[in-house]
Amino acid sequence: MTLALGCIADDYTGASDLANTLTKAGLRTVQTIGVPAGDLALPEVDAVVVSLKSRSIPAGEAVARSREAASWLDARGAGHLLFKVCSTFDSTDAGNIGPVTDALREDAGEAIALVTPAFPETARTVYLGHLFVGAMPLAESPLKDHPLNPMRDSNLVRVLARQSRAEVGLIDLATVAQGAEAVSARLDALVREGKGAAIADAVLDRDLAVLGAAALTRKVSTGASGLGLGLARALVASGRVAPAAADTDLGGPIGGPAACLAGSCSQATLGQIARAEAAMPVRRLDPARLLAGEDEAGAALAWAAERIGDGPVLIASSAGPEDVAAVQARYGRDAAGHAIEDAMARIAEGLVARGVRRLVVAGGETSGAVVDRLGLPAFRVGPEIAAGVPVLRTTDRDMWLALKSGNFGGPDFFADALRLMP
Ligand SMILES: Nc1ncnc2c1ncn2[C@@H]1O[C@H](COP(=O)(O)OP(=O)(O)O)[C@@H](O)[C@H]1O
Ligand SMILES: O=C(O)[C@@H](O)C(=O)COP(=O)(O)O
Repeated sequence: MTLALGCIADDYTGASDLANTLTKAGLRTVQTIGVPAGDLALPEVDAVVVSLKSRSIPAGEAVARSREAASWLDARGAGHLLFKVCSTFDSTDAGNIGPVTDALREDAGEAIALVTPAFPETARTVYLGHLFVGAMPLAESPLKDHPLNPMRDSNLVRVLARQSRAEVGLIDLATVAQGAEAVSARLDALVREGKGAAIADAVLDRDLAVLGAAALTRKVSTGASGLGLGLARALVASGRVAPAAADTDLGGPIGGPAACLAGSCSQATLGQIARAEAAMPVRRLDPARLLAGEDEAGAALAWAAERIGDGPVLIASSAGPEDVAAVQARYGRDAAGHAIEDAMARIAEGLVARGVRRLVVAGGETSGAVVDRLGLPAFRVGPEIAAGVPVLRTTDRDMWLALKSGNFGGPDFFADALRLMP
């Protein structure tokens, strides 16, 4: 098997977002969890998305895991490597977007990598290097209060430069408007200026097609699903991939109990939880009790066990910025995050032990903790619930999952998801 596109995603929700985008664009795509075994038998596919949980770990570890994934993809002949990062550029000054991009680019022998988190379908646009979330600059959007990586600078040239060894340049919208050759020429000029990465502007899907075509002339790029879309379109346009219809036969209904877990504290998820209260029983975890060593997970599981026979339930740790800040001030940001993720993973494991085979998880790190605990190796990509969120079917057992990026989905996301998971 020779892959047209190899992808390394820095979290699991981001990976399913990308797998969804590539599938919709006509690429036969599989999402693996972690770096697969060397001898993993794959169906005939155009793209593999290797999901890592590397967004919020020390930069050295993120680089090592990404390199391991890159070697696996290279060994399968991947024509181009896309490092999938968040469309809101979630990272800190310590990394990991810069260090991983530097490492993958250097390993591939490339002088420069094109970088863009633009994803217009979900209202992420980049203009003169500044990232907008809807109508708001990144640093004024709810992402300024993210529990793990608060984004307080909208200028991505600056953000990336602070975490990269490479100098960072800009490919502005005026250049993108002139087409792929102009973008390639700009990349060459930036290399001559000593730059090793270039933030690229993009406002519309047509800009992504231009960036995808330019990125494809080099071996490595970094971006969100928007760049994935651009690369997929360029692969199809160049004849390297014959577009395939999405695989609609993922297996029959599974039925049985269903549950939702939310660990995201994004504004979108907080609204979706409030809406779900009208549709299903909702249990809110008390992070302070959990962090004080009380068995909140066990109590939530006992609560769920009494109800899952009657319909779906939702268990959430999610809280607004002030409550999150109070918990973090007392227990530390990473310790609080990990303890809550671990509780969510234990709850998921308990729910599955009680027969749940339809599981919706909100939050990238939360999804990573849950999927790792359940030991799921890979997913096939099903229909789209909302922009950036597909239904997933596990490859090794009968189970439906939806892994939702905190920020994605409409107001009734949980009910919308369960409708597509029969
Ligand atoms: N009430 C809370 N207080 C503090 N941290 C929390 C709370 N609820 C969840 N968290 C943590 O916040 C982080 C949310 O990240 P994530 O799951 O990736 O969501 P998103 O997709 O919105 O980024 C996780 O580490 C989670 O454990
Ligand atoms: O690109 C995106 O916005 C998503 O695919 C993504 O990476 C989501 O991350 P979380 O919000 O942490 O789930």
